[in-house]
Amino acid sequence: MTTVLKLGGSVITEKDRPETLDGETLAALAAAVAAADVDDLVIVHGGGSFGHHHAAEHGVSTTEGIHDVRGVMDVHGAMTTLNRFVLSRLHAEDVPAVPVHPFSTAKRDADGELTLMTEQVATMVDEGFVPVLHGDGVVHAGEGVTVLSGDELVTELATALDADRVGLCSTVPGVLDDDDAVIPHIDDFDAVADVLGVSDATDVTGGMAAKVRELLALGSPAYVFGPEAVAGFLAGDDVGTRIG
Ligand SMILES: Nc1ncnc2c1ncn2[C@@H]1O[C@H](COP(=O)(O)OP(=O)(O)OP(=O)(O)O)[C@@H](O)[C@H]1O
Ligand SMILES: C=C(C)CCOP(=O)(O)O
Repeated sequence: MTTVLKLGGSVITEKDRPETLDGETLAALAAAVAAADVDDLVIVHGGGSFGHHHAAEHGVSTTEGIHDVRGVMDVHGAMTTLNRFVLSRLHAEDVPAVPVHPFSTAKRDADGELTLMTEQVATMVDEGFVPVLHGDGVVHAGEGVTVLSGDELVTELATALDADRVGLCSTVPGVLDDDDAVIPHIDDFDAVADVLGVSDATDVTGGMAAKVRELLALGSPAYVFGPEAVAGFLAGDDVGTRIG
């Protein structure tokens, strides 16, 4: 049984303060992962105040690229720094986490179509490791480098690894309706499009609307939930909002 879990950047960082970790929440999430009885786990984390801040500063998005290597390294460097923090908190809980940097293992063609190497991720899992990928820059034909979101990585990995469970842990307890109540199930984008917004913080990859769109395209159910529900998700419970 393969599980893909994304730790939202807005959960593990202070999203409105550049390059600031939310160490307490990250440590709690690492403890929940360590305590879970999950065979095959792949973790992806988002950018939060590490990636999005630099991406916005350099004017790079998922479709608008840059060739300036300093900008590329600002975005990629901030994300590898955040990845180090995530790995070290997981190691502190004895989770056998290993890094995978998508900048070196992915590309987009001129139509924006993503190709991501996943065979090494599958082998890491087979050998008992927990690969930890992250939102990153990605080389993009005709654009230089664009942004690759953790949400897009989640859907690519879930498909390639034939994942049984997919979860996105964000700051919210699920996708919320107009009255801020959790919507238990979404299977149609248009039915909820009016309540889906962008992120409250600096975010170049589209906030909740982009997440729901990505997850609906997956073809198998996925969950959006808050940090308090990670243990329940890993235990196989129906948590937050089920999408698809
Ligand atoms: N209908 C909605 N329900 C829930 N959250 C919503 C809704 N509309 C907009 N949002 C916003 O979407 C945010 C989640 O998206 P965001 O991209 O910030 O999350 P993340 O994946 O945790 O972070 P990152 O993109 O840095 O990895 C919420 O914090 C909230 O501000
Ligand atoms: C901004 C960068 C580099 C990563 C974006 O990943 P996300 O936070 O999962 O959308």
